[in-house]
Amino acid sequence: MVWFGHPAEHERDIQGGPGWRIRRVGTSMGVETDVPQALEALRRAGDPSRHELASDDPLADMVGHSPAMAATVASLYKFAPVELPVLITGETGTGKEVAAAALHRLSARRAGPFVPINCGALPPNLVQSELFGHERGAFTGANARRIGHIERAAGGTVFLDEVGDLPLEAQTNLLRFLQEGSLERVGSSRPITIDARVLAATHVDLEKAVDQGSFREDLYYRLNVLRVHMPPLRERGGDVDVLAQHFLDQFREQHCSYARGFSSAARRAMRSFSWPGNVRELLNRVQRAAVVAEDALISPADLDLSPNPDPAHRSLGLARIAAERDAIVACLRESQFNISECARRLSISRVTVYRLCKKHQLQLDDLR
Ligand SMILES: Nc1ncnc2c1ncn2[C@@H]1O[C@H](COP(=O)(O)OP(=O)(O)OP(=O)(O)O)[C@@H](O)[C@H]1O
Repeated sequence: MVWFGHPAEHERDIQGGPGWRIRRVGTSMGVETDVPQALEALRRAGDPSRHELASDDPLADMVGHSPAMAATVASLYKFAPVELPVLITGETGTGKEVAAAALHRLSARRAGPFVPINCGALPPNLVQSELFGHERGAFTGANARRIGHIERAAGGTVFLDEVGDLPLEAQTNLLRFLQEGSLERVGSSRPITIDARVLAATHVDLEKAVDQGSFREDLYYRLNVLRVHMPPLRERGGDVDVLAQHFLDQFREQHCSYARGFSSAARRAMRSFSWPGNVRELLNRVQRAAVVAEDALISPADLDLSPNPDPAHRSLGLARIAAERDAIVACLRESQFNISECARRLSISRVTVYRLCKKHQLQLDDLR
């Protein structure tokens, strides 16, 4: 991963969005630029402020430098030093846990523990005890005191994946921890102060969960102060190629494979695929392809992808839906997210813009 300037010192900054701009922090002026071209120019010029991340790089696990990912990485650098919760949103498999680990490693807490918890996988009757711990004798079977995950993260960071799956009672205790920095183990009424930063992730719409009464509104506002959006793989352009080669190289470090790279048909197929399972799906398909490939170049068939990803071969219905979504996203960006302006440009009503955003699950905050 290559980055501009020295983000740790905030010497330079990047702002995402249409018509990419680079600006020096401390100035309000930005320079319109094409990010990949600017990266190349910095590389050629040997700019001493260019920060090429080495193997001890906090972002080593986060491969890709598409504009969509650069915007995400810029947020990670900005949010890492701030001792506030961060809510990481994005479809399944987009790398929310990878981003949480990067936030931890970029923060002053990097020497402390990073404790990831999948809230959706906790047995409902044990959620409180798993998160907050319990005292001996707190319930049948509690034969000894148990330290909860949040307490284990003392001095570091706790990452609550699928936070929307927490039962309401655990949400109340989490809110209290976020507000007061203290928790009570199950079976104890003595609050203990724990210094742990909370990062949370969700792939469901928490606002909807708040409307439906399954997620506390006050907790939502507490978690949603800083927000990082992981873009879906289909919006990351050439990152698909880079990630695929990275996963193949990684596979070959431990296993034998005839495959060294990808045929151009395979690259085309990967670029056109919609990747509903995102990076995780790409990883799985590349690993499978590396096993079955009988050639140095992986083919679309090895990846179990259609060799003819020409958009014309999509059903007309799917093509229409994709075109409608692309048009609305592009227009929102061109209109600087001004709904009235977007409606005017598309010759539709403001209500229709809102309806289309809802239909395509577009979150304005995330697009920004
Ligand atoms: N940018 C990336 N570079 C390299 N590997 C990545 C990247 N993003 C994700 N991965 C890999 O993809 C897989 C899925 O990532 P991760 O578990 O972080 O996704 P997630 O969004 O948290 O998924 P879920 O919503 O299912 O919890 C992991 O194996 C991870 O290492």
